[in-house]
Amino acid sequence: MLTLSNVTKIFYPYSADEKIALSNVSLTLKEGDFVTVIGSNGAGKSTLMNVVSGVLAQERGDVSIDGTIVNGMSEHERSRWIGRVFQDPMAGTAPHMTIEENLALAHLRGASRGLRAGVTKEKRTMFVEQLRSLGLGLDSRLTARVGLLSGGERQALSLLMATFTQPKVLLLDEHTAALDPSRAALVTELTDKIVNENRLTTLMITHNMEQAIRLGNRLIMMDKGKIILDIGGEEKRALTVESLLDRFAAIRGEKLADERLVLG
Ligand SMILES: Nc1ncnc2c1ncn2[C@@H]1O[C@H](COP(=O)(O)OP(=O)(O)OP(=O)(O)O)[C@@H](O)[C@H]1O
Repeated sequence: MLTLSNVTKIFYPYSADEKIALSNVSLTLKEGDFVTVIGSNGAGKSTLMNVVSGVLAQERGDVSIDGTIVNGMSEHERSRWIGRVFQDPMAGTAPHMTIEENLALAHLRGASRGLRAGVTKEKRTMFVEQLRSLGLGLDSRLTARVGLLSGGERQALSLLMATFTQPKVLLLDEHTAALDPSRAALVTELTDKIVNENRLTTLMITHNMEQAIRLGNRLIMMDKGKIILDIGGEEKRALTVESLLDRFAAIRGEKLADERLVLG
């Protein structure tokens, strides 16, 4: 479970450049909630993830994971509970290390101190099994350097590395945006499968409105540092891109010239 209570994040406070990136945001994700996050450029989506993961410290409010307030914890300390996949396929993996070495490192997350990232026979068997579930043939390339993989393969591997220790919270930051359409579709399907099979509590930022509507059990829309829409259940299943745009326009009190305003 993830809870944000009255979280405010201000860049350059008390200066002429002051920017309120998150304004008194409250949000609770129940265990297994899969929440897609949309909103125009600068709405505060990445800041929300950075505050949850500990990359940024908020000025006010609390972030808690499974009831523990994590405000004072570093990004590193939180990483045992949080899995994250970034837009850049280069960001989540170590290119000069092999697939199995990357997996061994990821496997350490959440483990007790003192354990080593070596690849034992037992671990290798587990890695092969996990890689096979991706259906990309990576299970027969354990000793290949990750830098040689395609962007889609690296994102699939990043996703596996972020999730196979069963994080309490999974953060997906436009993780399919840099891929070509067919690879993006593949990683999207893998995401859906992994998140649902493991009932992972997930926040996923996307600029693709159809993806935001189709995936997950809940959708939030952000604008100017606030959550302006929070739709779940039956209401979400009935959503269309048009109805979502209409609701955005109604809240903002303006007619949208085209959906790029929301899509960025
Ligand atoms: N490190 C920073 N320093 C100063 N201002 C920042 C910083 N990071 C974000 N901001 C500002 O905070 C606001 C929210 O930015 P954020 O990146 O969270 O938006 P976003 O919704 O993720 O946008 P996008 O869809 O363009 O990625 C923006 O006005 C942005 O310029």
